[in-house]
Amino acid sequence: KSDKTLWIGGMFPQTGEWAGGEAAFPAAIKALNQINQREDILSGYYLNLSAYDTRCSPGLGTTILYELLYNKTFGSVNSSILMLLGPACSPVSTAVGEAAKMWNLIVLSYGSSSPALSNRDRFRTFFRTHPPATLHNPTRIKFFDLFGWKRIAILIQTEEVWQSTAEHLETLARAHNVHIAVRQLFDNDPSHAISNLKKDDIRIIVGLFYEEKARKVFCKAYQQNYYGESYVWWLIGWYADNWFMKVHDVECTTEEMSRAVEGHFTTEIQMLTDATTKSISGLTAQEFITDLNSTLKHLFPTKPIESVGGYVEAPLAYDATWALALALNRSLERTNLEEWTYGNKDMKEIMMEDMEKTDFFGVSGSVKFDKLGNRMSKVVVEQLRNGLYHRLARFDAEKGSIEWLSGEEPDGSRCWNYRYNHSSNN
Ligand SMILES: CC1(C)CO[C@@H](CC(=O)O)CN1
Repeated sequence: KSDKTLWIGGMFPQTGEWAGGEAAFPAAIKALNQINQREDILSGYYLNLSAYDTRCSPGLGTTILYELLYNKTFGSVNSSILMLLGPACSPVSTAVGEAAKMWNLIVLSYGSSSPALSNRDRFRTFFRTHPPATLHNPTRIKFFDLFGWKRIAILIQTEEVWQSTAEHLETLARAHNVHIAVRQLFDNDPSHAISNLKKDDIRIIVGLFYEEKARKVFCKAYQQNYYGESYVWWLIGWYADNWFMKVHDVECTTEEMSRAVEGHFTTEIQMLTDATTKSISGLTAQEFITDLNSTLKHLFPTKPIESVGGYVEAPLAYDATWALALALNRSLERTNLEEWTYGNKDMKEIMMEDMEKTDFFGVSGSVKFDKLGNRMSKVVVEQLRNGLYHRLARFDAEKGSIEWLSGEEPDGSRCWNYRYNHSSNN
């Protein structure tokens, strides 16, 4: 199409703490190509992406932001980017998201989970298709209510994402008369924290820590004999499936670790819908994944697909690109985006309103933002049984409803109900 070009910026980390851009970038490009084929979206325009690798570094991310704002001339109708797709990593979104509002630039992240980014005063123009880590909490509370668990502990690694998630959990717990009896923080060695949980005879623990610390927690729990049928652990569900078998950094054997972790529950945000209906792109979620898999095998021939950075979050990047294009499409009906400059507050307000109107079915499910710019998603609950994770239920935080998966509805018959009932004396 001999169309005029509209530009957006992009940030996709290829290395660093979390190289989520490895799979997210190809997913975003796929969406962009499909969007530019559509006559009914941004007709008369070609949407182009100026993408950079932030290496998951806040400093580099900020430098790239200024590069995009000041130095880049796009040689098109307009040398300003209309919006920013990304960043992925929370620390980069925190730096870039706070600065961007000074240029009235809307930032749409596909990979940031930090609860701090829900602060609308600091991140006025920030949206994300990746829900905050706090989205796990309503699911946890729902289960505590369901099984009459009144006395809970939280074991927290001292990292901002986990501490702010714990604060949110406590607020919710109070509203549901669930008593957070103990909050134990640890930096590197959880031994002391665990002996305190044992001393207080805590039976239900929410563990907020990264995978590497999770191994330390359960090896210490094993050594202190703080594990087994009388304890209910609630962990993060996005660790590697065999995380507790990688004993290179703990003193326990795989057999000891397996016994310590047996029976624990996890919560994880669902990032690819189970639905078989077509998404806004015309592809079903499975068609999208099949196509992405073949692209990633080509791009990373020596890497197993699951270990490509951001593989799980790729649907969020694909849907973020669609959300961005659809919002701009709505704005085109009300204003001439070719005249966009960073000082144009009126135009920014139009684009903000149009972003807030986002409501479509994507490959990651229904895509909508709440008033804080956060995406609402479903949360999947699993339990580890004989070393394998079993999906128990899916929780819809918006409706507050639990959908039990095939035959997992608790009826007091199965062993894991024993675990529930046994611990209900708290
Ligand atoms: C589920 C996870 C792994 C949480 O961290 C996100 C990255 C971040 O918040 O920095 C990516 N998705």
